[in-house]
Amino acid sequence: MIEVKNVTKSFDDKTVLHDVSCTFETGKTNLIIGQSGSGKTVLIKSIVGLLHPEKGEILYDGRDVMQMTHDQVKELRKEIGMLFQGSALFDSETVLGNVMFPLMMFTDMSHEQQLERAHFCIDRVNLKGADAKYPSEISGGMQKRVAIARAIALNPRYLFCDEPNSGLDPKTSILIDELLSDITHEYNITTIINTHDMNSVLGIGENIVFINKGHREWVGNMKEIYRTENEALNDFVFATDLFQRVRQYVVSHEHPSPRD
Ligand SMILES: Nc1ncnc2c1ncn2[C@@H]1O[C@H](COP(=O)(O)OP(=O)(O)OP(=O)(O)O)[C@@H](O)[C@H]1O
Repeated sequence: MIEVKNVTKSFDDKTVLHDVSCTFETGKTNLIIGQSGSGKTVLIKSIVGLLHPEKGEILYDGRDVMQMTHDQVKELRKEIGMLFQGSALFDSETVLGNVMFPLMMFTDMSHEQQLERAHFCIDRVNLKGADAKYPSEISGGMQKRVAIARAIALNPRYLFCDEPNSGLDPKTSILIDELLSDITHEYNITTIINTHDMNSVLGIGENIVFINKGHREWVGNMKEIYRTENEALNDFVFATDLFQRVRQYVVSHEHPSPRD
């Protein structure tokens, strides 16, 4: 579990995160959503220790990253998998080479053990047989799978994903979402996904944190979001006619929630 408590971050005299508190749960797909410029990236960078908020606590299963030394943050990073926008694969390395990279860099496993682990991860993302291919020879969706295999190679406790669906068609996006969700549950990872993709919000959002103008305005799950009365969240998620209709349909076919 990652707990963010009363985090405030400013650049010069501009406050970008205002006293933000939220919890990202273990074994769940945690989503951060919000408009461009709302502070999502600053929040994620603060959580991974790349930015230093002036106030607050960020606890990784009780360990406060804001109190850690540089070396302690480096150690913590070994427990973190990262999935970058655009996959960020090494073009000159094969699929196998890309997945082997963190194992060679950060473990003292033998070459055979590294190969075994890399093959396991490649199989897990359903890319068996693609080991020898180069990124330029495979589709965007496959590249994303390679990036996921690489991100889980070190068996992370925490997984950060920045816009995992950017540049993918809707069908491939759903497959990537399902894969991230399955992996999260299977390995009990605290997964945090920064996304603009409304299909992801409504499809895999087990714990959704809505950031608006640097404030944490709403927290809930993909079922609760249909009934939100938060105006800014409503405008953001159900901005299109299509999503408005989906919402009307779901709400009118749903049993009243116990809160009503
Ligand atoms: N290093 C920095 N120095 C000054 N201002 C910054 C810096 N990093 C971010 N900001 C400002 O903080 C605000 C929030 O930016 P952030 O990148 O977190 O938004 P975001 O919600 O991730 O947007 P997007 O969805 O477009 O990626 C913006 O106004 C941005 O200009």
